[in-house]
Amino acid sequence: MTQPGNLFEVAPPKINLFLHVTGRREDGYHLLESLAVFLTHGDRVSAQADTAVSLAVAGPFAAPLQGDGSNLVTQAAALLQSRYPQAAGAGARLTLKKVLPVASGIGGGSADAAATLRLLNRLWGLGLGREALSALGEELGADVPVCVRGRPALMSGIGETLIDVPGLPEAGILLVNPGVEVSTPQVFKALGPLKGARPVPDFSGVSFAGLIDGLRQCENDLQPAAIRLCPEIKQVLAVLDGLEGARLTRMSGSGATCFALFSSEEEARQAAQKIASDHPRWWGMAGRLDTGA
Ligand SMILES: C[C@@](CO)(OP(=O)(O)O)[C@H](O)COP(=O)(O)OP(=O)(O)OC[C@H]1O[C@@H](n2ccc(N)nc2=O)[C@H](O)[C@@H]1O
Ligand SMILES: Nc1ncnc2c1ncn2[C@@H]1O[C@H](COP(=O)(O)OP(=O)(O)O)[C@@H](O)[C@H]1O
Repeated sequence: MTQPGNLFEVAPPKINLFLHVTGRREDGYHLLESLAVFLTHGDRVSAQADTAVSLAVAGPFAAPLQGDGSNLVTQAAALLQSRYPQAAGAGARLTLKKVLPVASGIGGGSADAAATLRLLNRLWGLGLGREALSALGEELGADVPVCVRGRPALMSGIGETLIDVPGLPEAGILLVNPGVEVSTPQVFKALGPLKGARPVPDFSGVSFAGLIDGLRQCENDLQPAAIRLCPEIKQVLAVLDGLEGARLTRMSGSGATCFALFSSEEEARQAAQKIASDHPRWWGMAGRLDTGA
């Protein structure tokens, strides 16, 4: 039986397989259309009941977050306590194992916030469903709702409107980041004229070949602006394009992490080994697409 001290949630990276910027709201937020998917592994948030909320950050990317009182994990805990003061426990001793690079277009912070909402919902026995947690997540960031659900979804609005995309095929994914943080607001600021809404294929139930063909009809509108701010992205994309078995390469979110899609996890892992030996300063992670099945 799981003891309360052992409670944890995985916070997998979010990958935007395409991202179209379709408009701009009056408050400056941009309207998007994006297919978001997840890997099966990533950061990890664990919790033990305690008399106050505390957070310890460990792992290879803990350093950029040390001493930062505004960690999205503690923000998520504070939000739950403020909304459910009677039901929420007095506190929790939280641990974040940070393996995903920070400010890198794969929503690591959003994934951590989402994992914390799911985790404390269990630890404190709040009994909230995914929709309620997702609505709370909106208050923490545009990407948090999709991370709360953690399964393939077509995102629209600024990320709050989510439609499940069931039946995606098995696929291997390699993520590569050149080790440069890219600020999401800066990328949106650097966008040129908006391309607007475009027809998007139906990805439900497609084969792997169908997924690749469909994605080729789409793009990441943030990629040119991110490359202007971080030219290393272009080099990463060129290297990914040259990998054996890479069927589609693109930047995720606002960058700088780029991905390559493979027909199997094994091919993605072999490609990751090549990147690790050719570009030891780059960060890489290989895995398989979580189809949500
Ligand atoms: C671009 C995306 C695509 O999935 O991913 P990342 O690159 O962050 O992974 C997301 O929309 C990022 O979501 P998130 O990182 O939660 O953004 P927020 O914290 O809510 O917003 C940070 C800032 O980015 C800009 N922003 C964000 C989202 C959006 N739809 N339009 C925007 O213009 C705004 O300037 C906002 O103040
Ligand atoms: N747990 C966290 N993990 C990552 N970033 C965090 C976290 N908490 C707060 N942040 C802040 O959120 C910002 C966005 O981080 P992140 O979610 O990693 O970006 P992106 O969505 O571009 O991958 C960072 O600048 C960082 O300072």
